[in-house]
Amino acid sequence: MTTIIPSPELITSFTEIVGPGNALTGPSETAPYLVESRGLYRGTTPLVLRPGAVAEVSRILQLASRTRTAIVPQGGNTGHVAGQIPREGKADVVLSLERLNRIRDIDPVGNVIVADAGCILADIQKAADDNGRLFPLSLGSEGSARIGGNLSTNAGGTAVLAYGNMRQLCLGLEVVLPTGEIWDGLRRLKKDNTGYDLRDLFIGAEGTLGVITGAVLKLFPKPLGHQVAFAGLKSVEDALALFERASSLCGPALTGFELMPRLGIEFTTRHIPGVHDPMETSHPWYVLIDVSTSESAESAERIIQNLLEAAADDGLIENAVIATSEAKCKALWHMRESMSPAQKPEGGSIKHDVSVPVSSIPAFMAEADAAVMTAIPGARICAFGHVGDGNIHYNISQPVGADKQAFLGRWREINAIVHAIVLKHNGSISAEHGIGQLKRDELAKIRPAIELELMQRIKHAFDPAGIMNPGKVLRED
Ligand SMILES: O=C(O)CC[C@@H](O)C(=O)O
Ligand SMILES: [Zn+2]
Repeated sequence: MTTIIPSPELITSFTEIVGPGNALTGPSETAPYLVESRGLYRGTTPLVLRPGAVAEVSRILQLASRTRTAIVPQGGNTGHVAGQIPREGKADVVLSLERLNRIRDIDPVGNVIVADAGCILADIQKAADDNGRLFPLSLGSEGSARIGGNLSTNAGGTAVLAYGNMRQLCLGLEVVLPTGEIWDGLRRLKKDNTGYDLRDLFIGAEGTLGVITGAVLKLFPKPLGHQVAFAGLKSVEDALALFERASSLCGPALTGFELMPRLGIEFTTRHIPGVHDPMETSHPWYVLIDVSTSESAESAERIIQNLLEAAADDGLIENAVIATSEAKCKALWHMRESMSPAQKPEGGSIKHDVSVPVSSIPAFMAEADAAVMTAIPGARICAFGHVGDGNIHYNISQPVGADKQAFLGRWREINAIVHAIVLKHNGSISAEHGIGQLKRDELAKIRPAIELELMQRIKHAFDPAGIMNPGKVLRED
């Protein structure tokens, strides 16, 4: 699609839909919508629209498709791959969902919550909790991420092991199509085999097929027992052996199993206020084990005790602590969730969000470490993450004293090295953050031609004018 700069008349027409207070044009007003947290992408826009009703989204898209105006949907702007950022040097209009933030209904019998796409994830969690239920999606940015973005990227996070990712947590969607038509797919059914699953096409599509405006999300019983342990280990192999043990001994009670390296503990304790190393001893690797049960608080305690005793007997752990209160559980999780922000003060960090089959993690890590250290001697590898899902954030901090920009300039080169090893192990180059702009060209290289062709045909069927988030996920034709 060619870029059309909206004329003053067109900007006026868009403005009339949302009202002048919700059509932002000045550089200082639009600036927060144009950069992402990693600072890798900076977009341009003539206009940010903040509709307050689904009907307004519909009118915006009608006008956009008539005038061939590119639209970039944006939620909390917490995405890691710049899918939510308008293209640089183009005139994409940003459509912020932030004012569509109403919880429409909670049904504790049917175990669902129906909400606008602009609801903040933490508000959904709180609403569920207030009604004696759990909404399990949990991520570091949950205080600002919005569920439309979580759906559009099929967000994962720390509870996927037990509850699945956003795709598994969604029963129905409401979507405004590029034509402005509203698809009401807000079904609450666990069973519905009536034709193609349109919902699953929009989840993970990163706003390239339409704008998600509402969703039916699944709720779960609130666990009665909850316990967190933190164990120090000598190797990634032992972490995997411990995971196998934990899966058998804890069964469905195992709700989190996260890996952290010693370097990550050093970064968090150095830079994140209030984070302390819970152990006096130091270990090459750590795992955080989260157990939740529908029985008593003691049952979670017992399960985790049994696991740690069995693991110690087998020599799988060097040391371990069990949280003595819910506040201590939160503190351990806070340390884990601070891994990413704690890397920032250490200079540049080249990131990878990869997955491999769980049993291949040790081999992948060993090969990637060797290749990265050859390419960048002195690199500080801080690989952590959702090891139980096979998802590692294989992040690399710059060597001490290195030039940040020169280091970051090697981003693509290092990605190519690490991703080649991921692919050799039949893994994925984007486990939970999506493709956006960052991995678009790489996707085009790694997916078979037939898959890319099918994706292009789907895109064309939904959005023949190419106005929906162009240049994201797929190359523009
Ligand atoms: O910054 C990262 O690489 C990962 C962020 C996030 O997905 C996490 O698991 O902490
Ligand atoms: Zn993650």
